[in-house]
Amino acid sequence: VPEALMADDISPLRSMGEQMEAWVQRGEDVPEQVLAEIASQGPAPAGVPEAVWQRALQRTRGLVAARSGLEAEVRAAVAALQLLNSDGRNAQIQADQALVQALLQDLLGHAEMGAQQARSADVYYTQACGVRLPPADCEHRAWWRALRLMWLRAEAQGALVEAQGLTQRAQALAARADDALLQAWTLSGQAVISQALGDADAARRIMVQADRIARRSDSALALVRVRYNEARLALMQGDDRGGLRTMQEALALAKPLNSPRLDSQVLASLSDLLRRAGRAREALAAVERAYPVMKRHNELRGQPTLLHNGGLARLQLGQVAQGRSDLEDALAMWSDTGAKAAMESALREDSDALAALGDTHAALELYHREQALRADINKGNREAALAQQRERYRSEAEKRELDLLGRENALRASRLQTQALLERVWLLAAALLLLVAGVAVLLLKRARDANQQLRRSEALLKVQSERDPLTGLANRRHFREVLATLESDGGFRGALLLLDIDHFKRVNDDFGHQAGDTVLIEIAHRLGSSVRLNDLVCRWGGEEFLVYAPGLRDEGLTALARRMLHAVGDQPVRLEDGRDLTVTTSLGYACFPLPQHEVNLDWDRAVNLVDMALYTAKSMGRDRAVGLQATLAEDGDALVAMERDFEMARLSGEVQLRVDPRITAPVAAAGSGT
Ligand SMILES: Nc1nc2c(ncn2[C@@H]2O[C@H](COP(=O)(O)OP(=O)(O)OP(=O)(O)O)[C@@H](O)[C@H]2O)c(=O)[nH]1
Repeated sequence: VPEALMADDISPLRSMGEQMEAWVQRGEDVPEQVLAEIASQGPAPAGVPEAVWQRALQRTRGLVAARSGLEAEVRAAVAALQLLNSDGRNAQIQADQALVQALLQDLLGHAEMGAQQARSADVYYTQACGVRLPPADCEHRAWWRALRLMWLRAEAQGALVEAQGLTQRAQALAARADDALLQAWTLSGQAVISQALGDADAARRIMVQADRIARRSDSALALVRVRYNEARLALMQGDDRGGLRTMQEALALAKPLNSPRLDSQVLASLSDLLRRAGRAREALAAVERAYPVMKRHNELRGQPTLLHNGGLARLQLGQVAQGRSDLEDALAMWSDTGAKAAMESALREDSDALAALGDTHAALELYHREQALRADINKGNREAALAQQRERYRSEAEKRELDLLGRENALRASRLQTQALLERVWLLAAALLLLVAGVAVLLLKRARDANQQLRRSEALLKVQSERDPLTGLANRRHFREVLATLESDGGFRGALLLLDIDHFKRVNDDFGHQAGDTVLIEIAHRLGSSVRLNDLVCRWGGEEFLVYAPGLRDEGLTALARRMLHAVGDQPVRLEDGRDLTVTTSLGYACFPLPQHEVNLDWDRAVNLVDMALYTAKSMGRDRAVGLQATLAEDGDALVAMERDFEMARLSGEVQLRVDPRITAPVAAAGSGT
């Protein structure tokens, strides 16, 4: 819709609409003349877009031609509209085409085909013009005509609720367009439908409203339409006389309009009312006035009704042959157009009329035709119902199948969803498990590392606590521990050798503390190499070493003592600065329990005794071993006394010693006695 058409100034479009409507109305009576006028039109008047103008012209041309059954002209108009619809997507043009064809089919008596076309026009108009606010170039009258065809068809088929709904839509459309004629026309039609639905109050109320609108408008046509429907309403309410009177009023109101076509429509109804009222002559006159008009305009829908009314009137007037012929013609026409319902009721009336004339044979024949037709209609209805049912069943089955399919799909989807969810849960669980396992492994590794570290520290601590850091020998503490475990109830057993490096202080003094350390380390190494595997060498003090040699006694023990003297003294110690330094050691030793009385001693007393022997070795000139061979002491106290004055004990012979100086020359003889 061009924007300009939405603006305020829509008066050129309005007047164009009115001009088109005037042509449609005049076309009812003089179609050729109007068609010629339309064909001679030039370009669009000011304010109207050319496309809108051309479309309106072709639509009007189509409507006029359709209303007079000018099929070739209708086809030409439809084709012209098609040309205007260049992209094939203009819904208004498609609607116009459908409407033109709907009107033609309706006129030719093909009511259902006409209604179908009207329905399709309605769909297109809805699409093009919207439901709430039609654009200014939307021709409401065209849309309204489609709705009217639809409601008339629904009404004829007894679908009254549907018909009512359609009149309501048509009424809303007319009201929105502020079109008094169409409002009055629609409302009066709606009143008739309300009456048919059994709502007499509503029918009256609506008819009053229609009448008011028609009176207020300056449209004579509106008054005719309302009066016409008022007459129908009166008849339905059983007021035949009122109906007849009102229909005559309608005819009178139509007179100044000077439209034979409009007159013919009123006359068709009037002829029926007059005949029923027994006024056959007037009825026939009405038919004779209306019939040529309908014939000229190819109104195949109205003609048989008129012929039928006329025929019955003639029978009443005694013009039997002509009457019969008219009735036959009407039946043939209905038969041609397939208007079975109209034909059925006509056959009944015709049969009754002939029976009244005494022609029972003909009456019976018509009766049989009516029966056959009714059977045919019923059969058709049954088939239609069956088809409808089948269609419903099919669509329901389809729906069920679709439903099932949908459910199956939903089930499958939810199953897939569940599966995916499960997979995710499993994955998560696995990831969690892996994480936990990883953490556990990490923790375990850490614990193991910590444990190892601890064990290493422990081992180091143990070593540190057991070893002398300088020499790597067992320290005094460890030695004590070992000897304490060996001590049995019978006292300490085994050999002890105590060594003290001679004049060690001088080493430190003359060569430095570092040299002293080197000497200590080297001596420790030499002592360790001199003993047996299961002997224990310990750094007892600064330059003192204590050796425990289990199970060694007599000569074996003396040999060890001497080996040690040589190990220390025979080879000089090489200092870090390359100088060689000769050191010697003194040594005291003994094997416990001491002979002869073998008095039980604990181990530190044993060490004290060995220390005495060492002291003796020092005092005798150093670089020698002094062994405690035997003692006369009989008990512990005697031993304590001996310890207290060892020198005395030695000299008195209470203790026997063996002295072995280190022999620097090749060993010739062992020991030198006491
Ligand atoms: N370099 C060094 N010297 C030490 C160590 N422990 C003790 N000493 C020293 O050893 C010396 C021991 O001297 P003393 O007890 O007088 O005895 P000595 O000089 O060996 O004389 P005698 O034993 O009588 O032959 C002291 O000077 C201590 O300082 C040590 O680990 N390293």
